[in-house]
Amino acid sequence: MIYVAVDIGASSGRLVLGGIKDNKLKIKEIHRFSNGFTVKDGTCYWDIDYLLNEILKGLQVVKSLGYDQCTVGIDTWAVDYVLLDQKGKRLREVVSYRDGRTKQTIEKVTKLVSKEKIYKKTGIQFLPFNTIYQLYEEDQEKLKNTNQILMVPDYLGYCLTGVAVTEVTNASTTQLLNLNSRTFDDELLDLISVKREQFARLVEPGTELGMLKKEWFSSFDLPNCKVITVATHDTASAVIGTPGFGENWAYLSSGTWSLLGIESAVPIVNELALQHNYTNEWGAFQTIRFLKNIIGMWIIQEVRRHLEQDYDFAQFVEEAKKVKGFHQFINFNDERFMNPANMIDEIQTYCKETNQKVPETVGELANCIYNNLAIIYAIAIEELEEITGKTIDQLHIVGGGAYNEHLNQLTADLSGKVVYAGPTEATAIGNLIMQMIATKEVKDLEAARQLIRDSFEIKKYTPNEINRQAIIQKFKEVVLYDHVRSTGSL
Ligand SMILES: Nc1ncnc2c1ncn2[C@@H]1O[C@H](COP(=O)(O)OP(=O)(O)O)[C@@H](O)[C@H]1O
Ligand SMILES: C[C@H](O)[C@H](O)[C@@H](O)C(=O)COP(=O)(O)O
Ligand SMILES: [Mg+2]
Repeated sequence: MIYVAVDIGASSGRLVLGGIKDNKLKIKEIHRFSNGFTVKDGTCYWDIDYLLNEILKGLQVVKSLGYDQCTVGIDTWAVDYVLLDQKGKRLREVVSYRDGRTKQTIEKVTKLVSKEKIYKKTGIQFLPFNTIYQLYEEDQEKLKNTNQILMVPDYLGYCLTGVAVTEVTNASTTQLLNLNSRTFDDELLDLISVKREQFARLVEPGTELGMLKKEWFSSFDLPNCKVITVATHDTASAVIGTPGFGENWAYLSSGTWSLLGIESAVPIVNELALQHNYTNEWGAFQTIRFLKNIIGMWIIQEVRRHLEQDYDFAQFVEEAKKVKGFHQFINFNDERFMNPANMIDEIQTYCKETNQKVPETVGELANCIYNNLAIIYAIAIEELEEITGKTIDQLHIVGGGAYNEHLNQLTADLSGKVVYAGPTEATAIGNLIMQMIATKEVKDLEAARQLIRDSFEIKKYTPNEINRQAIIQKFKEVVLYDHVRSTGSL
């Protein structure tokens, strides 16, 4: 059987062919395309029709390679959704989570239901763009006329098959699922004037969705595709594709976002987890992805966008390596870096406001970004160990960020943890693995992770002895100074 993973992240999408040969998982990227949001009349939108067209172009490549049959699974970024009318037509274009419409919404909603109560119900981190807040700000007329709210990957699956479902890993990012009842929370749905029936039935990853309706896409020469609903939140697929071993491993899914956490058998919902804004996103096989969102490679992507000269990511790393030492301490998780007009200006302004050396050259900017991401990762691991009482003994960096050997080593040095880097396409691999487990070609997650270890190069980085606590302490002092400066209080 040939399997096709469709993995669409915030900056790029790809179709990856997969199959098992000589007891190894073989993959081949057969189509890659860029992704990103555009601003129209002040709102940030995804181009969902473009993404569907790219999926069809990729599936046409599958056919052109001689495969008439395949299974396909779709995973994408989280929280964003599509509103459909009674005829299954979109009521509006798809708003990106980078849009500023929900900047103040957590404050509005938690005046109606406390943060503590929402966290106790859902265990989900408070991010301004969670679906609950987007729907709270949604055009109420459109919401009233909405027959179906579909999460982005479920919508793409619906476009291919006509079957609508709500897959649980991505549904958990809405902050509308109740951890105890394992379904939508009625009180939270009422809060945003949404009826339960406006969401399609919840399904677990590995559910067969249906056959791709080739007749709907007659201008494409497509294979016969059975669509399987995988772990449709890309991070959930990335975790499946992370070859951790033993009891105390953590993952860092490093792409546009950096998602750092552990795979837990049970939710971890307590005061400390809330204080550190850790989340309990649902994973495959009824696991919990106990993780934290960290701003990630978005920062360097945006710096790249504002440079006159075009740099590829490997060049940023080479330039960063020429600049030795730690010259700026920046909390890139500050909401000011969520979607500034110009990331370079924002970084330089932050440094001026905190009386720090202003990075000017590409190397200085890249050094500043990678250094501070590594510090933030190290602090997130400290928090994780404090909350769970575990001692993390290995950090697995997967995704495009795993290509960055300089940041991999920095992360090992600052966290004091052994870092394993790869596979860079862990998300697509996790997508493929879910399909293979659904078709029983792979026994289970443990067997899958062994297969991944046997099939892909994983690079190991051992921590160098540096004064990591002094560097982290300096970071915390600057962040505290900035907090007091900008809020006037501790
Ligand atoms: N050769 C490379 N060297 C260093 N970093 C890289 C390289 N290739 C990709 N990256 C990093 O990987 C990121 C993209 O990771 P990816 O997982 O594809 O993102 P997403 O899934 O969010 O679109 C880029 O923003 C870049 O920072
Ligand atoms: C907005 C969400 O937090 C985001 O989608 C995150 O969960 C995620 O999955 C990011 O994936 P990328 O591949 O875009 O980094
Ligand atoms: Mg990704």
